[in-house]
Amino acid sequence: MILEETLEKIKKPSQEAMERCRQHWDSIAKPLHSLGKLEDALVRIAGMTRNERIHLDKKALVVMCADNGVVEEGVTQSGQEVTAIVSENMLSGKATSSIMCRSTGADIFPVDIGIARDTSLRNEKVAYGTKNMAKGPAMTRQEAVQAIETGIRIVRELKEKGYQILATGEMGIGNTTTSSAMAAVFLGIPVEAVTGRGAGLSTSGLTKKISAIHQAIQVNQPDPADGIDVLAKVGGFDLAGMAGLFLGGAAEGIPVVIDGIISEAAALAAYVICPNCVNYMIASHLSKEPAAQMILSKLGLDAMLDCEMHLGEGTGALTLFPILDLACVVYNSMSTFEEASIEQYEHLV
Ligand SMILES: O=C(O)c1ccc[n+]([C@@H]2O[C@H](COP(=O)([O-])O)[C@@H](O)[C@H]2O)c1
Ligand SMILES: Cc1cc2nc[nH]c2cc1C
Repeated sequence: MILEETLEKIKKPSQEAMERCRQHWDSIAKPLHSLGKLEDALVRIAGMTRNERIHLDKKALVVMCADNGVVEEGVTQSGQEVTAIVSENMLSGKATSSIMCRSTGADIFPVDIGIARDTSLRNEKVAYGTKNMAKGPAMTRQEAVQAIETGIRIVRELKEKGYQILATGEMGIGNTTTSSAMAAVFLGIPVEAVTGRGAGLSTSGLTKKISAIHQAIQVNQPDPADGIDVLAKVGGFDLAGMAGLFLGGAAEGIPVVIDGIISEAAALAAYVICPNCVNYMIASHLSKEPAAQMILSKLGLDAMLDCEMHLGEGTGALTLFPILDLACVVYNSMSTFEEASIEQYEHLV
């Protein structure tokens, strides 16, 4: 129900607000388009919020945390218990994402959407981890919808609390295996080409990872035209929850920042469910995982940064926040050609 009404609510961004934003950029006393992608990002945000007045003071990072049954195939370097440990560290302020949140002024919202043990995070647990997708579907279709709707509900809540931009993050040992599987299915690209080493996998581990993904696709036969089917069969609760964040953001007119490969795979699922939601996504950085650029190309988005990051937790998305803040401060406080003294700029106008 929540999902259907959300999809109906997703509109195209406002062209008028984008034009007004572009006009303001062009009136500022600096060379035209000289802040490049920073200007373009604000123009897109004006379209998303339907308002050329842009303030990004209230920022949030939502981190979807969940475990993956496929870990029993030996596809990861670390054990499943790391998911809960790092997720708890987000609450206590010790995780990379929470440290970066403190510095960028974003509030962190870690969500237990399916960790394999009880935690002290916000409890939105769909189940204690997914099933092993190499043997059958990771979850039921109903569970996938529940996880998507969790993401949508969280966006609605944050919008009500006045948040102006959301970063997406995740924590889940094994989730680069699910993300690569989804990328292979949606993009129709060979598994070998979209699969990387995740959180530092050995070469023998990589071979097992590729074969587990082949097996998962073979056993489950996910339908690439059905985003929910792919999420349910070869995805994860974290991926489905993040897909919900993208769909919810598009419905609520709030920009949602894509992080690394897992966030991208979720964005791709959201795009297959509702292509228009891509207009409300901002691609922060280019993850080092091999499928990263392939997914962004499919979405028609351009990563703003390339720092060879591949940490997850929303850290790439958080890295973009100070840059967007710089764009905003120029946009909101710099004088226009008209306001500046004619003598100073007369050779330009
Ligand atoms: O964001 C990325 O591009 C990214 C790339 C590789 C690994 N990660 C993080 O590492 C974990 C998944 O790695 P793995 O090897 O367990 O599949 C998960 O918690 C992610 O947050 C994240
Ligand atoms: C320590 C650690 C921290 C992480 N953060 C996101 N994925 C991770 C994986 C590991 C192993």
